[in-house]
Formats: sequence, C-alpha cells, structure tokens
Amino acid sequence: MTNGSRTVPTTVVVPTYNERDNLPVLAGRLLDLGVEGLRLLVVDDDSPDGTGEVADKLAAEHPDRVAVVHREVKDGLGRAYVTGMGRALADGAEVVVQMDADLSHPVEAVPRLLAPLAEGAADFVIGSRYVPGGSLDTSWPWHRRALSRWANVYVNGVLGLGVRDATAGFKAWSAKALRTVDLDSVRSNGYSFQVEMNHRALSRGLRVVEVPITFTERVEGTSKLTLGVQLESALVPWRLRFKR
Ligand SMILES: Nc1nc2c(ncn2[C@@H]2O[C@H](COP(=O)(O)OP(=O)(O)O[C@H]3O[C@H](CO)[C@@H](O)[C@H](O)[C@@H]3O)[C@@H](O)[C@H]2O)c(=O)[nH]1
Repeated sequence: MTNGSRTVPTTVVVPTYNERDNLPVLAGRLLDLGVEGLRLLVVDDDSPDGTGEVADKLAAEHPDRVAVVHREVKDGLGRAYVTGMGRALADGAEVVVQMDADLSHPVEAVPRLLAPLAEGAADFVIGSRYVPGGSLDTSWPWHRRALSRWANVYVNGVLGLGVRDATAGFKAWSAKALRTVDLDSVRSNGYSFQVEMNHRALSRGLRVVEVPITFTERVEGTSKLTLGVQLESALVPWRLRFKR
C-alpha cells in the first residue's frame, strides 16, 4: 500500500489449521495483487496435514515477503491472531490485514479494504457481507447462514456495536488501532474474537468503515466451528457488556 509516494509496510496475517491445499493458492494470489509493501504472515498450529511445511516452503521461496509463526498446539483462531498481529507490529507493519486461509475471503478485495486507511477515513475496515453490495455465497449451508445472521442481530442487540457484519473475519487495521485495542488482553478465541475486537475498537473511539465483499464457501478442507466456539460466542457479548 502507498500513502503519497511512501510505501506503507502491510502484513496480511493468516491463521492456519489444516489448510495445506488452500494456502499456496491464497499466497500466490496475495503476492500477485501488486500491493506495494505487502507481506504474508502465516500462523500455523502444527497442522496434522502438513500446512506448516507448506508455509515454510513458501517462506523459503519468498524470503522477503512470506514468514511463518509455528505454534506447538491448536490454540484457537483468536490467540493465533493475537500472536500474528503482535508479531506483525513488532516487525514494523503499519497496516495489518486479517483473513482466513480457505479462500472464503476474496483476495482481490484487499486493496478496497486498504483504501479507507490510506485515505485516513477509518482506523479499521471490515469486509462486510451485510452492507449493500455485499453477499454470502448461496452454497453456504443454510444453518451457517442462519447462524451468521442471528449472531449479528444478537451481538448488536447486546452490545449496540452499530456495524452490519460484527462477526466478519476479513478486516484491515492501522497499527495505531491495534495498539489502541490492547491485543494482549483480548480473551475471546473463537469467532467472538472478531466481536471483542470490534467492541474494544469502537468503545475506544476508533473509526470503522465497512466495505462490501462476497463471502465464498470454502472448497478444500473443513470449518473449525465447534459447539464450544458457538457457546463462547453466546456468552462473550454479555461479558463485554458487563466488562468482566
Ligand atoms: N492457527 C490456527 N488457525 C485456526 C484455528 N482454527 C481455525 N483456524 C484458521 O482460521 C481460519 C478460519 O477458520 P474456519 O474454521 O474456516 O472459520 P469459519 O468457521 O468459516 O469462520 C469464519 O467466518 C466467521 C464469520 O462467519 C468469522 O467470525 C471467522 O473469523 C472466520 O472468518 C482458517 O484459515 C483456519 O485454518 C486454530 O485453532 N489455530
């Protein structure tokens, strides 16, 4: 990303667990975007399918553009993001993008997520399925569609965030915004991580813009959505509301 004539160091953080077939496709498309200063940071949790080795190979092929953090056990999406975002900031990133490895988030939309940050119009940007122009792949299972819609109504009802896609996992953050949310004290680990990040950011006065994206159902691999993640998601908005 550039700001005037200056290249802005931009890191895309991608958590992976069993994404062997998806990761090389995602990496290739990200590196081919033509976004100046863009790097990829993979956070892998010792995936049994060998995703970590695939990531190491990508890093060896693109030493200036791809890096890998290996964690020893599967420890959840939220903590993977906290680790990856912290590392990106420590390495000098001024903008951090978060996205899934499974190609459900459209790679070509990354520049549209970066634009409001470059223009100074937002502190963080949500790739949103629920603003005009955004959409959900019709092949997403009906129960996931219903759960996603319901989660947004629920979260906004409890917390009044005022964002249309409160659980979205495709976002771009300025470094200042990530420092303001105080990553190290984030507690949520499933997709309520997204809710907690929004809540922290908005309650600290940060500005958000939602840009429309089309969310596509993954082709390879499986979702890691568990009952535990869903229960956490039901409880987290209340914990945040009463600040416990
Ligand atoms: N390192 C690591 N990565 C993980 C873990 N669990 C999941 N991931 C990675 O996190 C990404 C998202 O995981 P999925 O399991 O595919 O997510 P999902 O259920 O489809 O949920 C997506 O949509 C939700 C909104 O509907 C989002 O809230 C969520 O963040 C994600 O984008 C993938 O790249 C996956 O490999 C983990 O424990 N550790």
